[in-house]
Order: sequence, then structure tokens, then C-alpha cells
Amino acid sequence: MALLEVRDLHVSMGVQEILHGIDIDLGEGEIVAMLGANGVGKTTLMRALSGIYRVRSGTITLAGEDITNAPSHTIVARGLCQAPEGRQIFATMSVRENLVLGGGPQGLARLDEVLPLFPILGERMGQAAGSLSGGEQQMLCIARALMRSPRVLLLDEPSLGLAPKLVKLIFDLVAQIRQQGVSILIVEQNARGALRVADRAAVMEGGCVVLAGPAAELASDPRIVEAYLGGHVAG
Ligand SMILES: Nc1ncnc2c1ncn2[C@@H]1O[C@H](COP(=O)(O)OP(=O)(O)OP(=O)(O)O)[C@@H](O)[C@H]1O
Repeated sequence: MALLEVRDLHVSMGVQEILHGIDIDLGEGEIVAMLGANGVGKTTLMRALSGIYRVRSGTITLAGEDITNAPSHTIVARGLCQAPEGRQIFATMSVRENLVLGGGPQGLARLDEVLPLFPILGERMGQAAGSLSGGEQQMLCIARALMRSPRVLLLDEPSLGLAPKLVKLIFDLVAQIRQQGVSILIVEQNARGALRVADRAAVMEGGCVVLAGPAAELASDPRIVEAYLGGHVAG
């Protein structure tokens, strides 16, 4: 059994169904990427997994426990944490306050374990989070999610709006986080970056998974190369 199993997930907003039966398996220590253009339902999927959006039917199982439609705080306590799209950091609070808040009951105790991955944040602990650069804010968002020692980390478009150098840094960081034993489900429009670090990937279109397989295979699949990699096979 995979660490995170999603089966036939349907999510609706009012009368409109947004996700039409999504299946995902995320194994222990794996990185799985969900790729897709704007509006295909990537953020809706992340929010449903985190208990923010209600699941109409289907199941989400984490380490053998059914977490479908559980309250978000319960899902976090079970070990699934999200770095949301748009970062959602507390702009007027300091970097330290953002991290300690993210740590919940573990508070300060986790700082020494999380900060070595983010040396730049260590230098900016007293600075208002809103005054960080875009890349630093994204790091803070990811670091805050790690403060709860998740088994599964959900990353919603972590590379969005960042310069190429920072995009590489963020994907390198994703690989490092996995090395620490965290399993990662990442949704991305940046297929090249995501396929570089992922073990397996799936392509979403119109609320469905239309293609799935090992990341290396998808990176050389002509349909992916044409639609998502600008006509060049990922290097
Ligand atoms: N709260 C909501 N109420 C109504 N419709 C919604 C809501 N949230 C999402 N949707 C709709 O669901 C569809 C999928 O949106 P979603 O944000 O999940 O896509 P996405 O793949 O994450 O796109 P992007 O990359 O632009 O963030 C869109 O048509 C969107 O308008």
C-alpha cells in the first residue's frame, strides 16, 4: 500500500464538477509530479487533499488511514502538510514567527532541524516576511510546512513567478527534502523542472489524469515534449 492513496476522487464547486475521478499513489520517499496548464484542477486537488475543499466521492488514504473530508488540522496532525499556491505567508510577521506558528505545538523545537535546509532564512529570522524576495518567500512557505514534520509534503506550483536561477534552486531543494525521508506530491506548470526531480508524473487535463508514468518516460514522450517542454526533450 502506498503512503498516500487517492482513489476515484471527485470534487465539485456548486453544480460544477471540477475533478472527475483522480487516482494517485505516492510511495514512501517518492516524488510524484502532477503536471497541467492553468485551470485543469491542480489547486483544487491540493485543497481537497488538505481538507480545505470537500470531496464529493472517492477516498484519500494516508498511511492506511482514511482522511477523506477530515478537518485540515487533523490531516496536518496525521502528517500531510501543504505549501500552498501563492505562498500565503503572514507578511507583517517575522520569518521566525511564521516558522514557529507553522510548527504548532512543536513550536521552536523544530527550528534547528528545518533551518539547515534554508540558510538564507536563518540570516533573515527577524525580518518581516512580506519584505523577503519572491524566492525567499517561497522558501519560507516550504519551510513553514516542514515545521510540522510531515510524512507527505504537498507543493502547489512552488516555481511560479520565479526567475530561472531560483526555479532551479527550488527544485534542488525539493530533491534535498526528499532525501530527508519526506514524500512529495508536487503540482506544477513547469514540467521540465518537475520531471527532473520526480520519480513518477501524471498529466492533468480538464479535471482528469490523461497520462501517467515514470518521469523519465514522460520527459521523452512526444506528446509531453510538444505540449509542455517547448519541443525539446528534457535534459
Ligand atoms: N472555490 C471555487 N469556486 C468555483 N470554482 C472554482 C473554485 N476553485 C476552483 N474553481 C474552478 O475550478 C477549476 C480548476 O481550478 P484550479 O485552481 O484547481 O486550477 P489549477 O490547475 O490549479 O490552475 P492554476 O494553475 O491557474 O492555478 C477552474 O475552472 C476554477 O475556476
